[in-house]
Amino acid sequence: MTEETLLKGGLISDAGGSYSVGFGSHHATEAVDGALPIGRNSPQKPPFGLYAEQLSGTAFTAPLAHNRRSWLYRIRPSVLHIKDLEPAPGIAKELRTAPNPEESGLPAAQLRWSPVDMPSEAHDFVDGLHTITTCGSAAEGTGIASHVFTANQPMTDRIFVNMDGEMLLLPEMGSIRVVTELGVLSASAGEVICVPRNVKFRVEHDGEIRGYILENYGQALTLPERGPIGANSLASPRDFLYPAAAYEDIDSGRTFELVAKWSGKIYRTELDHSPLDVVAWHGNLAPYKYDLRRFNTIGSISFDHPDPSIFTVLTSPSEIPGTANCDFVIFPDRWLVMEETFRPPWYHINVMSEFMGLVYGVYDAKPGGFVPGGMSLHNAGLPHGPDAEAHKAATNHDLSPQKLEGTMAFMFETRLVQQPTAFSGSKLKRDTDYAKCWEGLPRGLR
Ligand SMILES: O=C(O)Cc1cc(O)ccc1O
Ligand SMILES: [Fe+2]
Repeated sequence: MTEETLLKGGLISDAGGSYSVGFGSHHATEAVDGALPIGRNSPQKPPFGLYAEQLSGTAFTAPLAHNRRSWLYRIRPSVLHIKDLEPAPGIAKELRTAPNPEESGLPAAQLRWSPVDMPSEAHDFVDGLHTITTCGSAAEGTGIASHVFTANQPMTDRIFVNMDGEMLLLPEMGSIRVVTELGVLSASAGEVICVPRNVKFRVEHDGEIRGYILENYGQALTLPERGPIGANSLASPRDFLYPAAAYEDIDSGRTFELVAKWSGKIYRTELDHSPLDVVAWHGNLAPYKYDLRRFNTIGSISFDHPDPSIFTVLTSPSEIPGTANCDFVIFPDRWLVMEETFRPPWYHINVMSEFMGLVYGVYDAKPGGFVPGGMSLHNAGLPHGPDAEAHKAATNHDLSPQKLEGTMAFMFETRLVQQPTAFSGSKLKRDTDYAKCWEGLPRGLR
């Protein structure tokens, strides 16, 4: 009988760059020859005395098309890693989870902020988690949080696990190496890494890093339906990369700190071994990476500006058809060729709320003031659109084909109102003149 193709991994210290492809596919990988059981999930004696552990991403009975789970074969089961969790409110002081009772003190207005300053004291990825907005409720499995991460030192003996939601990491400054239980993934600006809920990981890097995070408490991110677009375009399943199994067999002489976020609170425990001990795994629930420049952007080849939903990379559906818990949308390089058209985004008042960031380049609707690392929030019902400068350029442009190049803005769009945190209300530098960007718009009917 022919067996599946096994991706060969190894020790974490040597790992990186070995991936298998296919969004939501059933991947199979082992770091030691023969570690992955064949033909069954839970043999009486798994190879090498490893423990079989199922990691579920959906209810057991979720429809097959949505069902996600993987089988992990590890040195110790997670009951020996996630234990004696003590409250640790001093860790990750700017991290918040929905529902967050804080008052931001901010006006009901279009909001725009400068990038988060790199704190000068030594801090790692966990210390440097800054929450900008939250919505919904992690405990109820709805909504999201938007965060910014900064770090100037890698996590070494610290491991983080988020039991409240999956985390989509968008590096903006520097390169990150995300060492997870299921393997190692690397990314820099223009790429994203998704770490599923309940997967332990640490973030390594050289020098300073900064980036954005979508934390999703709802249904796991998936590819959007394409409707009349057909079988192709947008993000292609084959461009999603899943890591080879990689493990650490560290058992003495070192103390590891496991930091867990569970139901909005931070806990910690100490371990005398590394919990990143998965030697083999198979299944369709695992961390993955995607290069946003692989996105096949489509647009209008006739007239008018289409809805930005055609730029959806991944979506977390809600129970309301077509109304996402969160869409992850990008604005990458693209041609604008529409005839007799105001080409930038139109002015609009939306029922959904829009958190935006800029990984690099210039965003066409806001050529001034919206800088890489910065953020804007156009909450539900708050009108917005191109600033006066963009309006003037777009209404006078000769409408020859125009290429937007070297740009990568993104949006976390959710059906829920996003609540800014106290941090974004008082500690983050806000552009208090933001609304002035529209003041120069000339009035009509003259
Ligand atoms: O507000 C924004 O800049 C994001 C956006 C872009 C677009 O092309 C259409 C609608 C929209 O909300
Ligand atoms: Fe918008």
